[in-house]
Amino acid sequence: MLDTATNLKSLLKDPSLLVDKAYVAGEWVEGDDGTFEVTNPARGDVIANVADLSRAQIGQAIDAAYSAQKDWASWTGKERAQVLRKWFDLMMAAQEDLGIILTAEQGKPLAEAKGEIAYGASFIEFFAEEAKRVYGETIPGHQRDKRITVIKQPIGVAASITPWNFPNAMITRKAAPALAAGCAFVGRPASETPLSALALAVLAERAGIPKGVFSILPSASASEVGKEFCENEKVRKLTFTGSTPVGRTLLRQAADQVMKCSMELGGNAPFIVFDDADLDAAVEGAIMCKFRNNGQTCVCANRIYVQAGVYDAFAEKLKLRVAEMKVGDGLEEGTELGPLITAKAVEKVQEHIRDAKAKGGKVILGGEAQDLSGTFFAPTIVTGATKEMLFSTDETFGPLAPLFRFEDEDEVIDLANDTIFGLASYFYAKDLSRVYKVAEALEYGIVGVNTGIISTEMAPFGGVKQSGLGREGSHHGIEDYLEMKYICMSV
Ligand SMILES: NC(=O)C1=CN([C@@H]2O[C@H](COP(=O)(O)OP(=O)(O)OC[C@H]3O[C@@H](n4cnc5c(N)ncnc54)[C@H](OP(=O)(O)O)[C@@H]3O)[C@@H](O)[C@H]2O)C=CC1
Ligand SMILES: O=C(O)[C@H](O)CS(=O)(=O)O
Repeated sequence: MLDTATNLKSLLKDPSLLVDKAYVAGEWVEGDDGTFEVTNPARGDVIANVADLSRAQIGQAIDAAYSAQKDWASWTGKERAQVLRKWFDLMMAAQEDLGIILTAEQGKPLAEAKGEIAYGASFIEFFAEEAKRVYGETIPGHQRDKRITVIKQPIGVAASITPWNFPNAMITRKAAPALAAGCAFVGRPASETPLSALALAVLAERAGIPKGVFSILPSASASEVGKEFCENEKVRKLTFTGSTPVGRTLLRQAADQVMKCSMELGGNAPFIVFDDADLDAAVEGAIMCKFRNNGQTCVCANRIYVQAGVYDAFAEKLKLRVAEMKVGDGLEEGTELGPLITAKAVEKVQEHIRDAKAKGGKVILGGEAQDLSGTFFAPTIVTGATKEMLFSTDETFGPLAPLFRFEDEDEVIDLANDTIFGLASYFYAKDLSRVYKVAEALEYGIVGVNTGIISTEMAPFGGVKQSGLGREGSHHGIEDYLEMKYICMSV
């Protein structure tokens, strides 16, 4: 049973990974604004009281980053790669402990948390390699006495704001390319989940990342940190993962400095099952896509469209499989679905279910908060879903699977694209011409074909429309932390 920080430390092989101070310019410091509580969503117990940094302390971290970045950028890509590789090795060696800390503060089952640690570490491994491959180019002169070369240089200080649903991977997906490029990085983790970020800082220090180059800045007040990041002229890059409304706020604030921004925002993923799909595979894909992190990911299926001819069979198969899923404390063996992050998250799922029922939807499984301590909710399936219902336009961010019936390709493509979002989409089909037509017609940054899981460091993750700006992961991911310069020389 996990109820206190002492108890949490007792679960760790390396208790020094559990830190409640902030990591500012290479030093572990208290917060000038006191502390804020971190709770275990499975029980509601306070597991830590973490340093609450003031805006002045955020500014000190930025000053240190600005000073340290110049020297860090002078290292060769290979030298930076070696430090990043060490950080990767330390993370993987501590995978169990980092997973326990993550489950304790976020709630996801330990197996899934350990999976996130490997996923987060994969970005560090990948960009350690990319650090050695930041290439320029030469361009034929436009006049006989002119020579043109193009070089790429680190943008400078990168500031990061990240959400609670992937407390490790959302930070490394930003910090890895930033550090590989020669930038300095100041990261503000979500107030619900700072412990995973601080554990990353412990390992970054051990890996030899120089003081000031990497700081983790916990705080209770998100908006004040956002304003400092956007208004401080020493910050040249803002990278944010979170909801679209907050992304809009940050873009407005960053506009005053014309600051380069990367935005990984909200989604509303369609998951389409055609009548030529392998139904069993589609059911397994829907479960992984819908219930990963208990539905609390921006790429989770939010709308499940099933072609009329296979609708009833798919609904029955899905119901039988979901009914077997075990809800419980993420630290308990066999748990597949942990708690939601807060009571507010539970209320949103309940609101979407009430709305659907009021508009003719039918709950064929679940529908109630689970009778356990903490913020648990039973995995739920609603049939008879229609575009008039809230989940058609609003991201549920919970274990609710609404099933929509459709007749043909053109109809479902129009339905799938009828949203302001454009992050991830999925469909199951076998016919090759259908696969090409539908994949090209879906207005999303990511299309999963006959798979419900698309997350990898190898691919350029990101959205179109109001799901974001820029890409994270793949060799494209480092470009967001580089400035391109050309040198025109008269010879
Ligand atoms: N595209 C993607 O990759 C992802 C998108 N999301 C989206 O985010 C939402 C769920 O995550 P959630 O954490 O609730 O999203 P929020 O946007 O509310 O919070 C994200 C982060 O932003 C901080 N924040 C909130 N308001 C401000 C502000 N005014 N200025 C600066 N920072 C601020 C939060 O701090 P604090 O928590 O302390 O308030 C948190 O660290 C969903 O809509 C989901 O789709 C989530 C993850 C990934
Ligand atoms: O925060 C999220 O939802 C992640 O971006 C989804 S993923 O990267 O794990 O696919």
